[in-house]
Amino acid sequence: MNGPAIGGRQMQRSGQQHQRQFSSDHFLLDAAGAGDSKWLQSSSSHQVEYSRMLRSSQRRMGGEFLVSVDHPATPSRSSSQRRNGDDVSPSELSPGILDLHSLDTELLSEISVPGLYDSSANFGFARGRSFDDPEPSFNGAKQMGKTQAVPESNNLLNKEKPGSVAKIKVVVRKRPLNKKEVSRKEEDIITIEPSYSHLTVHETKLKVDLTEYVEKHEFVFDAVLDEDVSNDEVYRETVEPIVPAIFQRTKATCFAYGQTGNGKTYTMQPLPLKASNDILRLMHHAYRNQGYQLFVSFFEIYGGKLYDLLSDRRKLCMREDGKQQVCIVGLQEFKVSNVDTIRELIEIGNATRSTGTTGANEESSRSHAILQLVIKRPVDGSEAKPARVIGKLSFIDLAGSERGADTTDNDKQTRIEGAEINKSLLALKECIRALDNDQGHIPFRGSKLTEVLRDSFIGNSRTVMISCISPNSGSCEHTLNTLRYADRVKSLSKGNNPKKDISSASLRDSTAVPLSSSSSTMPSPETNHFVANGSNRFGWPKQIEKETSSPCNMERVPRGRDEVHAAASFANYYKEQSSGFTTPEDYDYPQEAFEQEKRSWRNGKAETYYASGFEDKPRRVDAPMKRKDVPDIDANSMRSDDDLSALLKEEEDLVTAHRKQVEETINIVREEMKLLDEANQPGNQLDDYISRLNTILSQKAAGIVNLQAQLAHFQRHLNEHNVLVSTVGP
Ligand SMILES: Nc1ncnc2c1ncn2[C@@H]1O[C@H](COP(=O)(O)OP(=O)(O)OP(=O)(O)O)[C@@H](O)[C@H]1O
Repeated sequence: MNGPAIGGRQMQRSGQQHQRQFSSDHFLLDAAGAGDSKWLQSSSSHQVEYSRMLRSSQRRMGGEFLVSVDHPATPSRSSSQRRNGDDVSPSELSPGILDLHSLDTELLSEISVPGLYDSSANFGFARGRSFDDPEPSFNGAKQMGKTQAVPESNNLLNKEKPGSVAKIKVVVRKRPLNKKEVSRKEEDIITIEPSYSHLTVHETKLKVDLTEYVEKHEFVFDAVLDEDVSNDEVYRETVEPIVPAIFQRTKATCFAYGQTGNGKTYTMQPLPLKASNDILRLMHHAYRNQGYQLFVSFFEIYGGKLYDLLSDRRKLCMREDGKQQVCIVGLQEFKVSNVDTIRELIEIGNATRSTGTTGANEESSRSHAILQLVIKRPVDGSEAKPARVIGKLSFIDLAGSERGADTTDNDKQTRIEGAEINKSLLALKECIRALDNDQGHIPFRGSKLTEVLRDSFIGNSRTVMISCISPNSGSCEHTLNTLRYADRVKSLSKGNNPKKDISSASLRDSTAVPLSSSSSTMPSPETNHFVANGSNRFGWPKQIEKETSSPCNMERVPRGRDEVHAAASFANYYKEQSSGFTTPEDYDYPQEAFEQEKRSWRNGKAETYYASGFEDKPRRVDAPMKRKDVPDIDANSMRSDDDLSALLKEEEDLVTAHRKQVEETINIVREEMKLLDEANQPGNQLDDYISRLNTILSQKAAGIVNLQAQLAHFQRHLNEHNVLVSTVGP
């Protein structure tokens, strides 16, 4: 049975032809090791042997692009059928290209997790060795001449209790200037104070009189990572702290956000592998006898549709069960027990992903790629029954965001992609915002991306957002947009949730500094929060003034009507479903925890309902919803219609106010432009212009004198009238 091609697809767009291929040295296959791995059942019970897939990949490496992958439980679809649009129309299907270019060598290098786990050698794991292999455990400690009573995986557990990790963490990563930017002599306009998680954008602006000045925009995030920070450090700062949490019924999500070409893929690609390494360590040491299993799946959302990246981009369909649990029907999940297998799967998925060319990135990801690591435990230790989900870690490499204005050189397809991407990014922001405000209604239905991620965001969840920015002056506006997006997410995370970390309030300040007088605008000692540290490229000491601003003191981004509707409709749906009741037996949940949760229901905590979302009980996803399946919803987690109306009203008012402000600004700018235009008319010297203005002014002054005379005249008449009235009588 011939399956479709995994890779080697071509893209033709606006006459551009683009193709990337696997390079054999990027694709390390271990046929012997492959036998260790099992291709396990997915939600729709596809049974496929992983070793067959690897054989297919090997054939492709040998130069064949069309390969066979057997799908015994799947209808046969040849590659030609797919090309003919048998299951996906050509317009829906991006002719994706092999994308190993950006699979940087970090993926292929020896996996080491410094810090909490010094290296794989510490546990005596050789590459390619299964974690199930006997004996390797603590040889490393001996090798290092240390005696370790507690495995490092336990140290990790002790160090990073799930509750100690902020619910939302926002990290910014700046990439270095690329060759093109250097050749254009573009300036690096971002200065970073890593120890203060502080970042400044120096935006050069022009005044009306064409003099230059620099406006400083300052931001503080949970962490800011400079261009020389390695991917290992990025992992340590972002994902490593949340790994233990996924053994504690947490669903965690890490995603990269930013303009196209800013390093999202570069940042995201190594993370799942590093995380898998840590997860497997914990599974095989701290949780050795718990029977946990690790599963990997990898899919993409392109044009609002889902495609399995580990199953030849087969089209998937998303369903929800009665508990609003997301189920992706047909998604292949691999049971994995060693890092090399995961590496291979990631490479296959990356190679299959839809990419294209944008103005800013020749190899731009045009889809959202979602890689999920799921920890499960078999029910009653039986492999026959579907295993239960313990925790999940999702990695999302978002498609690049682009402004419509930047896509003028692209074709219609790219612009449609861009619109779809922007819509989902906006929806994602709205969901994070709503979640972090502990709002009862979350507008998940705003996009396919947020629908799919619904169960990763609710309940006991952790979210890490990595905002990727470029340093060049030409991208200043984009950079500010990205940082404002991140700032908004961060500021909201300081909302009314007492668990949130309040130590690093988000700051933002814009300071205009004329280029010519930069030295005179040094902050006063009282306002200095940082010690001077050299000077930056603008010749100023790297001394930064900052002003604390309330998290609320930030720009409100007007929201579209669609999202308001989405929020409302989800709230209604939510309400409709809220009459059911759940019992502890419905969940794989300790009684003690259930009782604790029950107490918090009474205390009015919205989290109660969500905590139940961890169950992955076997059920027909399309079966009619039973009342028993419907989760109980805390009254406080559900907003009344009045609350909702008030919220909508507030949003509308904000939008109106914002629009008014924008209109006013536009009018002022128009006026200034008009004046400038007049001044620039041929033959209109500035002196003439000023003298004309003076004439107008003197005419106005004469007019005022005239008005004053008329006023005096009227006053006289009034006095005469009053005299007459007092003499003659009324
Ligand atoms: N921190 C970094 N250090 C070195 N090179 C980087 C860094 N970040 C990105 N790059 C390089 O910049 C280029 C673009 O990066 P990447 O493809 O990751 O961008 P992207 O944000 O994923 O773009 P898109 O959204 O269009 O997919 C790549 O060649 C990548 O290797």
